[in-house]
Amino acid sequence: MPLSDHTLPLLTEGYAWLPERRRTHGSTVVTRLMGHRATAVHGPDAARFFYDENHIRRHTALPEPIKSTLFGHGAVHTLDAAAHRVRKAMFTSLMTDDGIARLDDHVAAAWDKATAAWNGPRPVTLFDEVGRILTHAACRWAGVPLDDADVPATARDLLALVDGFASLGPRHWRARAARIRLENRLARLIHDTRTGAAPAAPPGTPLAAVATHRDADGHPLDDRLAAVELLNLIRPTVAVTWYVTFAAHALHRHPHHRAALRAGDEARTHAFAQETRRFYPFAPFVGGKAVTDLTWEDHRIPEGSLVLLDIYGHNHDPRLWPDPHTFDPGRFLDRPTGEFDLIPQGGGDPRTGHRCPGEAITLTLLRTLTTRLARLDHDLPDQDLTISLRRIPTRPASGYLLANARPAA
Ligand code: HEM
Repeated sequence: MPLSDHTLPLLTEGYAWLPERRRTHGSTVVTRLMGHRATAVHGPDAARFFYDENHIRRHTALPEPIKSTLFGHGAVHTLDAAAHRVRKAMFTSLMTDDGIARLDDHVAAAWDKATAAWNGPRPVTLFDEVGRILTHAACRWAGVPLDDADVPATARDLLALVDGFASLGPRHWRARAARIRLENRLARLIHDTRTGAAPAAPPGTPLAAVATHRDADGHPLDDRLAAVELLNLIRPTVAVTWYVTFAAHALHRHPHHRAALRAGDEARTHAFAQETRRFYPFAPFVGGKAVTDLTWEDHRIPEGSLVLLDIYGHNHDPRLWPDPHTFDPGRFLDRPTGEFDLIPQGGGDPRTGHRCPGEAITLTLLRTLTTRLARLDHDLPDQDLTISLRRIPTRPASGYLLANARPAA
């Protein structure tokens, strides 16, 4: 029987789409997306299978709407083999302890300055505020000049890239327009720093890295591609906004965790950040194409067809995470996490495979801002804190409104 296309159900059912299919089809789901045969695989062994480059490649796997919004055309996400490893090394070279500490200092300073103005009765929307804080800090870290007056519009554009990649309507068109604006601006900056029309990029910054990088063929990235990769450092740093908003939601629902975070208990703060990344939905799955004819759990995967690795389902699998729908940071207190264990940002080795190179940044910023959130008493105005699983990416509907913020007693 021919497979029916499931693009529309995916877009309307969101995070629930794959778990729902797994309930009826079993662990491996064979379907069609955007007119192509797709096999969705699940579990740690499936993750190992998926991240083996002899099985799955990324070239041509990403659909155009995702490249024109979230990642950009020609991005590291779309490369394989030597071309991927050489480009990826540029990203991992920036993830030093010093570099991350510099970003973290910018974030902490921007948070402390912003929160001083949240002490009135007029509600502020945490999601929007954190978006601006991270935009300001990420641009400073990246070596990208940004006037204070330009922060709100730039933050809106950076958040729009993430918000619109998986929708068909206005959110998607906002994301496309935002990408054009951001790429134009950064390509101009890179051109000017290269030609001397603007001050040279400060050494050690992402701007310097993309401007001087040479690909596997020995050529530098052209201005546009350098802008794409610079955005692939700034945009996901700003995307940590989603996790910080989820952390606020978790602290509100489970206030007994507040005391340990306030006290600066490092182990519990780390566990809280890990559980936030496991429990709350962000990337539903990652995808690639079969390099050759493959077999997985008795399912034939034809060469060139799509293979999806279930992320949301993996992070809520009761075999890996007992009582998976309970928010319980304690599960991370005495549990070492392996390469294919907790995979909200992909699995495997980030240096050789496609796993996210930004996990250390994500965890550092999340720990810093979760501690600061716990140290901020505030009132919660009437609002809708529902997190819809139908929306990708999702968040508390009101964006988490707070008022009368004050240092915790
Ligand atoms: C909200 C936090 C973040 C989430 C949820 C997230 C999630 C992901 C996911 C799911 C992937 C794809 C993995 C795969 O294809 O197998 C990825 C890749 C990537 N991420 Fe992140 N990420 C986050 C933060 C960051 C940060 C802070 C940076 C850098 C500053 C970053 C840079 C990248 C890059 C460059 C890739 C492409 C890697 C490759 O294809 O080799 N991400 N991320």
